[in-house]
Amino acid sequence: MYRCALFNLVTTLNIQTCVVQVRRLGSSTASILRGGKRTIRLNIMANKTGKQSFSGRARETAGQIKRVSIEGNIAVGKSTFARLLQSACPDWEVMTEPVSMWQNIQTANSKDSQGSPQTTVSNLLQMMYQDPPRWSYTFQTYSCMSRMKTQLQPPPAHLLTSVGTAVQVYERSVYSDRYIFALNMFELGCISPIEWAIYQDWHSLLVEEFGPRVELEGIIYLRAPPETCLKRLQHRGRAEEEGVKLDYLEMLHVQHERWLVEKSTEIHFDKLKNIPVLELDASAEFQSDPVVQEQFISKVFTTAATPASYDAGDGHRGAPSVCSSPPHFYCSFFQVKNFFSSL
Ligand SMILES: Nc1ncnc2c1ncn2[C@@H]1O[C@H](COP(=O)(O)OP(=O)(O)OP(=O)(O)O)[C@@H](O)[C@H]1O
Ligand SMILES: Nc1nc(=O)c2ncn([C@H]3C[C@H](O)[C@@H](CO)O3)c2[nH]1
Repeated sequence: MYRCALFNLVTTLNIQTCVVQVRRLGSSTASILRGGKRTIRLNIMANKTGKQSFSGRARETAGQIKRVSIEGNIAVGKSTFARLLQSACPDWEVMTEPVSMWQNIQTANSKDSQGSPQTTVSNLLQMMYQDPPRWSYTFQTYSCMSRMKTQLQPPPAHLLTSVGTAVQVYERSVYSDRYIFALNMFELGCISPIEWAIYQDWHSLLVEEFGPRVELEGIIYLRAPPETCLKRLQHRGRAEEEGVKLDYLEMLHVQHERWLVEKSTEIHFDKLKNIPVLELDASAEFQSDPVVQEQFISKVFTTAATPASYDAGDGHRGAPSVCSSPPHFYCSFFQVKNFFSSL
C-alpha cells in the first residue's frame, strides 16, 4: 500500500489506479514483452482495455520515458540505491550493471574427442584487474557493448502503459564507461594512445548513430569519500576486487568530480553537457545486517510517504519525525522525487 502512495508522490501525479508490479532487478524484467513482440502485445492490450491513448508506441514517440543513470565510485552503493528506488517505485524499470556477463564469457575454442565444442568460461573482470595493460581495452569494449545493449532495450509494457512519469534507471551508462573508466585507464597508461583513439572513435559513432535511444535525461551521482568506498568494497568482498587499492578509488573519484561536479571533462555529446545532475551524499552508513538494512529503509520510506511529510516541504524541513533518526535517505528520497519531476 505504501508503495502505491510513494509512487504517487514521486511522480507527483494523481493516479486513479496503481497496479503494484513487484519485479526482480535485472535482465529478466518483463523480458517476454520486449523486442518484436512488444508492440503487438501492447496493441492487443490497448484494444482490450480501450486505452488507446496509452499505447506504447504513442508514449515512446512522445518521448515521455525519462532515462536516468546512477553514477558513482566502485562500491559507493549504487546497486543498494537502485534496489531502494525499485522497491519505492515498482512501476519504474531499474536495471543493474551487467557484472555477471563480464564474469562469465563463454568461448568455444576446442573440440572434445567426439568433435563436440568445448566451452570455456572466462572472467573478464578478473582478467582486467589482474593484468590491466593487457585486458583494459578488451574490457572497455565489452562493458560498453553490454551497457549499450542495456540502454537500447525497449521499455517493458508496464512502463509504456503506466499513467505517471515513466522512468528507466540504469546503473552506470555508456557515458561513465568512456568518461570515467576508459579515460582513467588511458590516463593510467593501461589503454594505449592508439587503443584510446579507436575506443573514442567507435564510441562516438555508436552514440551518435543510436541518438535519442541512448540519451539520458538525468544523472544521479552518489558521492562518498574514496575511503568510505574502500571500506564498503572490502566489506562486500567481491573476489575480483581484492587488489583494489585506495589510490585507484581516489582516481575514479577525481574522474567523477571532473565530469559531474567541476564539468571539466571534455564531453563530445551536446545533450550530455547540459544534463541535470542530482548529487546525493552517499556517505551515511547503514547497519551492517542487510535484513535490518532493508527493514530500516522500508520504514524510512513508509514514513516519508505520508502526505503530511510530503506536504510539509522539500524534505529537509518537512518531516522532522523521519529526519531526526536517519536523515540521509529520507532527504535523498525527496531530492530524487523533485529531480524526476523537474526533468
Ligand atoms: N549507505 C550505505 N552504508 C553502508 N553500507 C552500504 C551503503 N550502501 C551500500 N552499502 C554496502 O556497500 C557494499 C557495496 O554496495 P553496492 O554493491 O550497492 O555498491 P555499488 O556502487 O553498486 O558497487 P559497484 O561499483 O561495484 O557496482 C555492499 O556491501 C552494500 O551492502
Ligand atoms: N575498468 C573498468 N571499466 C569499466 O567500465 C567498469 N565498469 C565497472 N567496472 C568495475 C568496477 C567494479 O569492480 C565492478 C562492478 O562495477 O566492475 C569497471 N572497470
